[in-house]
Amino acid sequence: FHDISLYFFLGPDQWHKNYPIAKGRHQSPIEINNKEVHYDRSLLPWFASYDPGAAKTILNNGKTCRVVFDDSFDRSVLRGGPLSGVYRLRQLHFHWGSSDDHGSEHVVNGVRYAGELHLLHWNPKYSNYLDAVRRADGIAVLAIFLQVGKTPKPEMKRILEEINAIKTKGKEAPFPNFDPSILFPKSHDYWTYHGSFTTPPCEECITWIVLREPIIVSSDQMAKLRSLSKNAENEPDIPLVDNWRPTQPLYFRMVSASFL
Ligand SMILES: NS(=O)(=O)c1ccc(C(=O)NCc2cc(F)ccc2F)cc1
Ligand SMILES: [Zn+2]
Repeated sequence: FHDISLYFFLGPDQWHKNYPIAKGRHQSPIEINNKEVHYDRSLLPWFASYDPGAAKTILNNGKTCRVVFDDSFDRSVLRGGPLSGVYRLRQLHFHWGSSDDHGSEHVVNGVRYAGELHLLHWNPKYSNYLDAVRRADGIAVLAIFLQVGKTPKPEMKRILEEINAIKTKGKEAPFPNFDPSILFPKSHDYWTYHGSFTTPPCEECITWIVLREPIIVSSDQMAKLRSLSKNAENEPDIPLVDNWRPTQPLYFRMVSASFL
């Protein structure tokens, strides 16, 4: 099938049948273990310069909740860190579990977070997104862990308020004037490594920038994400939960840290 949402139905261990790269040597997500991480003091800080006017719509595509941005020019960009040049913000989306004790894709020293926010950027030195996904330096994803706590980040409210408008697969709503950098944690400390999409086609085109500091969300906010459905409006309800891929082998990759 080319309806990728069926792949979570099939289970990640079946993806390689249609996408052999799913068994590749640079797959994501991974477990980040302190004992295998190398502090790289040459790593630069990363910077996001986002234009709130680039935000367009929020949608439920049956496998996640996604906010889409205008990426027709260098309007909202990520630069610095491990990256050379600017990368254009194209979309952000989430991964979450069926309960607060799991849901993130990356795992840090055995710790699973309740969820993970991915901000996806592509390298405009390639002619378009589809071309960039075929290149090792084509994509950069900024990953931010969602941790359940008592004092949730008020900036998450805007996204979660829209959830009611996109309950079922295929639903989309306007989402104007939104600067996703308001979601960033205080610290910009990060780990970085070369990996892949965590869903089919699992292309190994991503420079991952995983922030060490999680953002705090409430249990109610996580429950809001879990109120989304995988199915379309007139179909039996299937809760959209556990849209995370298990961690993949690191093989001969190095995970670099921007902090000691
Ligand atoms: N979770 S993640 O951040 O790793 C991730 C980000 C984006 C995509 C994606 O764009 N899929 C669709 C897609 C992929 C292609 F490779 C080509 C086209 C296309 F629409 C998949 C996974
Ligand atoms: Zn993702």
